[in-house]
Amino acid sequence: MRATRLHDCPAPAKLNLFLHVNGRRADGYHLLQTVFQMVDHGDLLHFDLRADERIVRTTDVPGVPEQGDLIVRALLLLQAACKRRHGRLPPGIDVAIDKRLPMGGGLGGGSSDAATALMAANALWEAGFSREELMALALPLGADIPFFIFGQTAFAEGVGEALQPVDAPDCWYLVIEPGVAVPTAAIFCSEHLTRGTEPVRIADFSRHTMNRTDSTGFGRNDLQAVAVSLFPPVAQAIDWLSAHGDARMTGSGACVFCAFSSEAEADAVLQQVPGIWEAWKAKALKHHPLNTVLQVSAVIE
Ligand SMILES: C[C@@](CO)(OP(=O)(O)O)[C@H](O)COP(=O)(O)OP(=O)(O)OC[C@H]1O[C@@H](n2ccc(N)nc2=O)[C@H](O)[C@@H]1O
Ligand SMILES: Nc1ncnc2c1ncn2[C@@H]1O[C@H](COP(=O)(O)OP(=O)(O)O)[C@@H](O)[C@H]1O
Repeated sequence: MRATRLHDCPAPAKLNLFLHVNGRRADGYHLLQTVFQMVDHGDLLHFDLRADERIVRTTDVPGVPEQGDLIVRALLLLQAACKRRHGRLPPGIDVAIDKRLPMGGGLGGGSSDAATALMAANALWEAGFSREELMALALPLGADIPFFIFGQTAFAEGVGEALQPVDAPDCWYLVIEPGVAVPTAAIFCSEHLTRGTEPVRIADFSRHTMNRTDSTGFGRNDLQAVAVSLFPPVAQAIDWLSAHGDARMTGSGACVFCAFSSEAEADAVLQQVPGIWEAWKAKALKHHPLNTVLQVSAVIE
């Protein structure tokens, strides 16, 4: 019997352990090097097959119209690709979202939601697309989506689509949400952005972190200086967290994080975070929790 629902599907957050801007492509997009690290905190998505062919978001997401939602756009793309491959449109899907990640936080929430939707629908529809095919399908929607489908800690180049697996310490992170949404475009178009960082090699990162119990200290986030100058709450969160370790911004911001060797150390700092900010701790995830959905067909209910 075919599965008709997949509930409680995690869409984990990512942190950019470092993020270097090495140049700019002819189309204006920036060439990056980064390490993407998933953590065990994120959104939760629920999928139910429909009797018709519509893709319907059943939860309101303030500020994100249904047709602009990356989940809906990703599912429509996969539905059309199924039609091209199998000659018929698969059934529609109702999607409900427990949104926990802030938008414009640099945690890749929308991208992770889209990746989870693609992996879940591929299983529900028994569509048979490979991991590589789903990654290629998703890239035009957002540069971070292929990473979540790749499904493991990764060294990324290009605009984030050239991915290699990499080991990073099995540590804990404290994340502060400064309460402001940073639009990625505003950071990349700044005339003050550092765009010429020398490329590093994956071996440089591995050598740096090899004997460490946390991921602290490699490289920097080239987007941070611009974000700090444009968004004072980001600067305030970094200043506060810097007293407790190597505080950094993730992605284009606004969230900032610090790595700790143990849960107890992360807890000790978490308890001191000023009440003006949302903050949480999370453990590094070596693999995406839905990885197995791409390896076996959907759970039959
Ligand atoms: C910076 C990163 C790092 O992980 O993540 P977030 O902070 O968004 O999580 C990503 O590269 C975000 O990639 P992506 O999710 O595709 O960015 P979008 O929001 O679509 O980009 C908005 C705009 O930023 C500029 N942009 C984006 C990515 C890039 N490599 N170069 C750019 O110049 C482009 O002008 C683009 O139109
Ligand atoms: N399902 C979704 N969840 C969050 N944001 C979404 C979603 N779909 C589209 N978006 C849009 O993508 C933008 C970036 O969101 P998000 O990926 O969460 O942040 P970031 O790219 O900073 O990590 C949001 O401001 C929103 O307009």
